[in-house]
Amino acid sequence: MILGSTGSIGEQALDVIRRHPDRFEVVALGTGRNAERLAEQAAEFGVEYTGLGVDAAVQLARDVDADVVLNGITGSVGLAPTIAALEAGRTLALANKESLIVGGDLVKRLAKPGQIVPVDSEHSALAQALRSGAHEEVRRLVLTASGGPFRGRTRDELHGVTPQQALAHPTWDMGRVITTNSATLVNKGLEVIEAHLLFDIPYEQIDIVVHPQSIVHSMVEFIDGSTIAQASPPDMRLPIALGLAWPERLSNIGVPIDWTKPATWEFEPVDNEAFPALNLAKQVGAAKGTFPAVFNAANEEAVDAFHDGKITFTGIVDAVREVVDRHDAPSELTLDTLAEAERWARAEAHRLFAA
Ligand SMILES: NC(=O)C1=CN([C@@H]2O[C@H](COP(=O)(O)OP(=O)(O)OC[C@H]3O[C@@H](n4cnc5c(N)ncnc54)[C@H](OP(=O)(O)O)[C@@H]3O)[C@@H](O)[C@H]2O)C=CC1
Ligand SMILES: CC(=O)[C@@H](O)[C@H](O)COP(=O)(O)O
Ligand SMILES: [Mn+2]
Repeated sequence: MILGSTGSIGEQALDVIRRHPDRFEVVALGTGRNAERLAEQAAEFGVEYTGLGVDAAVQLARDVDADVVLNGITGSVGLAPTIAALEAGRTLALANKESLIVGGDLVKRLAKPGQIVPVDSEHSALAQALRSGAHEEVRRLVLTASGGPFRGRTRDELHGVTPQQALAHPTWDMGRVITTNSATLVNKGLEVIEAHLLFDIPYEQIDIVVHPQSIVHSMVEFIDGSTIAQASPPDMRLPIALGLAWPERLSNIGVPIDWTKPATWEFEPVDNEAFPALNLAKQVGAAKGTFPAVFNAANEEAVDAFHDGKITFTGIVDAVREVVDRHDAPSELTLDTLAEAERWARAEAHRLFAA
């Protein structure tokens, strides 16, 4: 089952399935509003169950018998389908990182060991590298970041950048929200929280390194000083195929690295002054509870406001920080307190944009 089938992840997942018609059967497709493309996909793959909107996604995840649900919806709206898939006992191939980050311990408590298979490229890389050793042998996780289209710029140089420039990702072709998040490094901040939740590694043992080529997708350092890296040219079909077939590897998915050509792979530290999102994300991740949900909700609203010309590029993370700073966390994390915190964060962000 593919949720978010008309998006970047969804279309690439269908391409993986096109290459392995005997391995997969698509039993359901869900998407937001694009009914025309959904109908074309359903016709091509002979899919009986389809639906538009998040309520339909929840119903599909809960009621249609599927071995694997790929959640490729964008944004925290993906939380309810994630919960539905986990409650129904299905394997969840998770591209929608927001649902894990926002749901935090609520989602973790629902998931049985191995029930969530990461699709995000860094976390797929980590899952692959972690096959090399036991949990207690891991010293740290090192996530790679492309650095986005504004790598190397100072904070002052980031003020006037345009939405069009922010959407020109150097290495990946993705949806609008995640591409903007890559430009601010909010994406990498979300991914640190995602790694912590998926692999139970403390924040102090998760590092980020900028790697502009996006060929090394992440690394695990072990206690004996060995580092295992996963490398492949940037193509989401590889982690998507692993997400669908885990732990099996499928043939005819990615093009391997061409070792006959000279190549340079660079690694450099993050400029935390120009890109303050990463440290802010680590703070909200460590604060737990409703803080990651507030961070994400404020960011979703700020990304829209930036694209609507209401705030500047650097205004995105400034707004997120202000909303996070004003958040008065409830004493308990429940679906109700979570929903209320998200509503509050979105309203608070809009108050800031209007000021
Ligand atoms: N693209 C990539 O390479 C990567 C993406 N991810 C993550 O995967 C997720 C999807 O990203 P991406 O594919 O780029 O995003 P896109 O914007 O390309 O696609 C989003 C999909 O979600 C659907 N959708 C949006 N709102 C709803 C809703 N309310 N109910 C049901 N479906 C909805 C859209 O439907 P419609 O088209 O009808 O609006 C579309 O099919 C995100 O969480 C992202 O962070 C992670 C790693 C890499
Ligand atoms: C492909 C993928 O997994 C994205 O999340 C990617 O990592 C974005 O690139 P950045 O490293 O620029 O955030
Ligand atoms: Mn990623």
